[in-house]
Amino acid sequence: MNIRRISRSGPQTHNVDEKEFRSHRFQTIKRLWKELAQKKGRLLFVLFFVATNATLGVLGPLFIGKTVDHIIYDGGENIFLFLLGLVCVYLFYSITAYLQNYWMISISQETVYRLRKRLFEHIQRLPISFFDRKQHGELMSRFTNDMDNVSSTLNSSVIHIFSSVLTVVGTFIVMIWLSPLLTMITLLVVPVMFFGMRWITNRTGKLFREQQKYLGELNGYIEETVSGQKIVKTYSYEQETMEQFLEKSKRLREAGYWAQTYSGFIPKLMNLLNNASFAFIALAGGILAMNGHVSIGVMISFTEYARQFTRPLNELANQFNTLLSAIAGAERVFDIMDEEAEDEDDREGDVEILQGNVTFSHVYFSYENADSTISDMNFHVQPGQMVALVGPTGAGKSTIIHLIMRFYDCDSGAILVDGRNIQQISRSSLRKNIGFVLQDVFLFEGTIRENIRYGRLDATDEEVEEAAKRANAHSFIMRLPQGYDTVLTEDASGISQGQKQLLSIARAILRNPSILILDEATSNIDTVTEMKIQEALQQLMKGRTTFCIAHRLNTIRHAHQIFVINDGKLIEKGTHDSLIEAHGYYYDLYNQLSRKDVG
Ligand SMILES: Nc1ncnc2c1ncn2[C@@H]1O[C@H](COP(=O)(O)OP(=O)(O)OP(=O)(O)O)[C@@H](O)[C@H]1O
Repeated sequence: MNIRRISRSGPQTHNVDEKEFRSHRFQTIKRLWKELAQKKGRLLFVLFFVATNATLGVLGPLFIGKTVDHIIYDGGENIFLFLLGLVCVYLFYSITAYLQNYWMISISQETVYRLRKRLFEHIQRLPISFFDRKQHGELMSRFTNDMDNVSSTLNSSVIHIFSSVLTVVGTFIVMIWLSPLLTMITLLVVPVMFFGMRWITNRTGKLFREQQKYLGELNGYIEETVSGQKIVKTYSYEQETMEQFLEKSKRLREAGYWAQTYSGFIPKLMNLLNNASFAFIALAGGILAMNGHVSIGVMISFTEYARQFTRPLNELANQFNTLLSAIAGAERVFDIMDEEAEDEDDREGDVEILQGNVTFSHVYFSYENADSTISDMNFHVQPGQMVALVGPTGAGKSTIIHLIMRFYDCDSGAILVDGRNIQQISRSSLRKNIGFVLQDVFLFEGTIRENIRYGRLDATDEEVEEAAKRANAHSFIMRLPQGYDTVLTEDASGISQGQKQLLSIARAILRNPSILILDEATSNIDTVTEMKIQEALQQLMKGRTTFCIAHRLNTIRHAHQIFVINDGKLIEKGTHDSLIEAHGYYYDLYNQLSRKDVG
């Protein structure tokens, strides 16, 4: 998108967008306010200090003027009392300024803490389809940059805004009371200020949003590149990656450039208007004082008030910018919070231990914005049976697994486990009964022990070790310098692919599920480790209903049932012998695999 074009086209050309955008912005402010207002007591405290502080700020110049008049017109007899009054006003002014900040920081930090917690909780409840659509780094950016923006703004802007509004109102009242004529002169700059500000903020609001968006995209790209570094290097795509990075980075630079350029006008404009107003007041006040229309003290108070009147407006303008960028951040945070979460698990749908009877009855399913992926699928698997899912790539094998796990719910038909529709079983208790051994093993940053224990968090150290022994992982773990306490990095670069598989088997053994999902590794693993894996898997599969996305002839041949999937349909099912006899799709597939194996 061309930033120059956006920034130069006025609001007139985007009337509908602009209206929608403003109402959205207003909703966001309301929501943020609601969040803050959850700490009503403390917020009232802050407002009290802000009001006191603003009042003292208005009283200060009045006192200065009165002191000057007292010296000039009354001979300055009680000057000590006047000075004491002035000291008290400015002392309490400083104390209240400190207290308002102190309380506000505690409210804002708590609010951001709560928002972060809610966002994280919400993300955990979002369906897998949401993550299909979102880049991970971009999501991360909402947690970090956007939240930070909200946090720093709540810390400072809320107070500034309240205090500025109160100061402007208070100063205006006192000014009118002192001299309506000088007040009019002070107000001369306000329309210029107002229209100047409007012109600028109309542009900056949109640009700040763009800036946050591009920052999110850039973060997403960096995250992707860092985690996919091996692929980038393997294909020597460093140059292309750099070019794409630069393209995204340039977009961000341009949005940042225009956002900062426009917002940078604000303090300059305000300074200019401040000085102009100061000069007007000095000139007009001096003339009025010389002609006896106002006292010298009033004139002095006014020069201070002129600054005091435009300064909060100035601050409001500055805060407005920060506020716009925080609103842009908050909007992006709220956007995620508004994403529809998976419906809350109904505790009545909790099941204890399932037998592992799995039935698909006329199941249809398609991914969002995609054609039908699974159509009219019917099968039944007895507890303890091993099913091999075979078929070409993209046939729908993984999708069947996703449906059993309730990562996605089917569009029509029913999936039954132990005779119960899985949509009536709570996701958490269903998943507790399912174990996963995928070829792409995911290990967390932590010790080997913690990684195995991820299968069942309350397992004792002995149980963890027992599971590792049964998974043939114990001996290699013991050869590591720190044994079970060896810390793995997130990509577990310190151990081999086969060893990762063994750890994942140990994890599944610990979980002790009644249904097991295996995604057989296609990558080459050395023969010894391969044998260990096969042995461990045999152990693991015993007595469990197993769905295996199978690539090895040996696994396929020994399956109780083979499901041949093609184009989302179950085209053949049976035992190896019966399917070979049928001379159908499986027969050809098997022959192809055998040739490959021999080759
Ligand atoms: N999250 C998704 N969103 C949209 N379409 C998807 C998604 N995941 C898979 N698909 C599509 O659904 C179809 C079935 O995919 P699936 O991953 O189930 O195939 P598969 O048989 O497991 O393939 P493979 O053996 O290559 O893993 C494919 O056409 C795929 O492009």
